[in-house]
Amino acid sequence: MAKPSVAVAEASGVPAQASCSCPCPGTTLFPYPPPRGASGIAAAAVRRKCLQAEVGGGACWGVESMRASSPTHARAAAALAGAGADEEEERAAWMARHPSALGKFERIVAASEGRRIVMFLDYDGTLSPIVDDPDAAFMSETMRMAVRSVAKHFPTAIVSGRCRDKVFGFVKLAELYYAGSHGMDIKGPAKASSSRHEKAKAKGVLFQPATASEFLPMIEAVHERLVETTRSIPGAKVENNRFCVSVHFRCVDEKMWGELWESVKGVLREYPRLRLTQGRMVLEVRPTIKWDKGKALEFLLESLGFAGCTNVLPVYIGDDRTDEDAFRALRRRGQGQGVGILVSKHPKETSASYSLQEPAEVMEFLLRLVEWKRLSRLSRTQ
Ligand SMILES: O=P(O)(O)OC[C@H]1O[C@H](O[C@H]2O[C@H](CO)[C@@H](O)[C@H](O)[C@H]2O)[C@H](O)[C@@H](O)[C@@H]1O
Repeated sequence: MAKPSVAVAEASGVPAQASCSCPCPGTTLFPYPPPRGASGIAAAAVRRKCLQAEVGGGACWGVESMRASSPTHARAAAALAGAGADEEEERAAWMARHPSALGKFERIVAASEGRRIVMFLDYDGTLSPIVDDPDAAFMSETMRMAVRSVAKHFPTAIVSGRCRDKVFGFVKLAELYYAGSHGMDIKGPAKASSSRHEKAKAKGVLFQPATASEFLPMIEAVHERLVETTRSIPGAKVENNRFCVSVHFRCVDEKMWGELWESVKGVLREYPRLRLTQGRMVLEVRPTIKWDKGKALEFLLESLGFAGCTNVLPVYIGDDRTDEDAFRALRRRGQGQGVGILVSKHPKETSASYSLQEPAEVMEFLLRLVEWKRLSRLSRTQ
């Protein structure tokens, strides 16, 4: 596979130290819980955009955006406010806009007629259930078998916020592409090789957009600083993901979220080359380079020889905010040129076209794809 030439620009977002230049209303926070219905989702979108434009805005999004990353918190608060019936309606409207990928399976495979499907899979919350301990997010053996079967028919990549080695340690399938650290560390499938030279080549990394010599020592240092400063906050967990660092607050008492946010922001002030984004109950520190899961998807398609091609149908399945970059990349390809599937039980602002509720449905979708492929091959040979 040829290594495509990819120019990596600096992210346009403000560094952690600058003041907020995003479209948020400064310290006038959106009400919490967020307004319901379409306007609520829209407000959440602005908030997310603001957050992704970095943490610059002082108290801007801090704790509130941390709450918004927890559907359970938002739902509990909405239930207290008596929003039950509204919620049903909202869910029905959302499902109409993002129908189940299982329900629309025939439509999805029909769109792949004459094209090569390339499969992109997020890990946490997509292949494995979300659990309190990030080190215990194991995928089931049946899920592993489903992914293995899919990869026999279609080029398949795992695109994760985790460090590449760690996500490989969970998935354990050498035949896949792996894009770790939110796509900043990409490696192709291991090839069987005999000589030492060949073995070294087979281990070769495809692409690392963030200069390793610059960012790896910086990430090491910031990881240490974050471990130190969050030590006094019970339940906080800092995870080194090689080109980025995750600060988990799933097990931190909500009363301490403000303190955690301030600690992280305080550390980041010393690192203008790093920025902060957010996932599911996790703050993510990463280089300011303009690279994300969407760019990783584009890079992998190009690497597979599909640059500018319409004879390919990328399918991306993910559950988190960081997967939205990939869904947007699919949308940019044009109508019908990609399939984005969000894994979520709750209505969420998303650029995905379809939805699945949980990893069990992801597995069902993968197995149906395999079966469809098997049957279509069979019918061609008859
Ligand atoms: O891109 P992904 O593969 O989805 O990785 C995103 C983050 O996933 C992990 O955290 C999430 O899953 C944990 C285990 O279920 C959960 O405890 C945590 O609250 C979630 O945010 C991973 O630990 C992070 O490093 C990844 O960035």
